Amino acid sequence: MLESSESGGPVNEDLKREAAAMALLEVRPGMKLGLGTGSTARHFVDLLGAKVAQGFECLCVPTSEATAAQARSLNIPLTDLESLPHLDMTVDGADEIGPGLALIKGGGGALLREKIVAAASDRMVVIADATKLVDTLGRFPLPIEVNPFGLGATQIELTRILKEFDAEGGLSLRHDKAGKTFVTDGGHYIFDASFGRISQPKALSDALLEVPGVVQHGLFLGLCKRAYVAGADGIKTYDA
Ligand SMILES: O=C(CO)[C@H](O)[C@H](O)COP(=O)(O)O
Repeated sequence: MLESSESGGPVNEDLKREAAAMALLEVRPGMKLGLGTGSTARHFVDLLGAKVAQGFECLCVPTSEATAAQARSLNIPLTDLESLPHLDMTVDGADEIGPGLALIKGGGGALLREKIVAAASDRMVVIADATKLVDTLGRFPLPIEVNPFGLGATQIELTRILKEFDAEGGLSLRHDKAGKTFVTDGGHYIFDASFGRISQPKALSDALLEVPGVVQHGLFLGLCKRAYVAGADGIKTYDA
């Protein structure tokens, strides 16, 4: 049942949960699943936890310590990619969903593990509310995960790449709520790069990965196979 926001429309959390419920319909007994990170993925994990409480069997790999903690609290069986290197499906959120289901991810700082887990899966399914749909990627700042070693040198290279790709804004090192440098689960830092518009995602991806200090970036190209996007007018399914 949808609650109403002050404007009378459905509130976002309900939309996220509806998208999560659609993804849950794809889950079959015995499946090996990747569990995404963020507020939308959190709904999926909650719903999966309710199924597990009723005896549903699955085995899951979390994409962050936060998701692992949530899944553990719901008694969802967990393992890692060392023991289970191949998964049937990963369900995750996204910061932007562009043409061809190209994504920007990493707003929650879990992009590296999210990409590793998605790449190890037969199928990546994204769940989101309709605010995440864009015609061109880049309005959301692109997260770039970097090794803390040589941070200054990496920043100079990234600044050069931003210029080469006509970025509208600059780079900023991510901080946590306490004002400290944000550290990922893998012990890395994140630069958020304000492109405004990314007209050549593949070329940008290649350029970023050539920088030695770059561990990974939040462009997910060719990974997402389906997106369930919930809006005020219902849920739409997009296939790559
Ligand atoms: O990539 C992510 C975390 O690294 C998230 O999936 C992304 O930030 C979307 O989060 P939310 O569902 O809270 O909007």
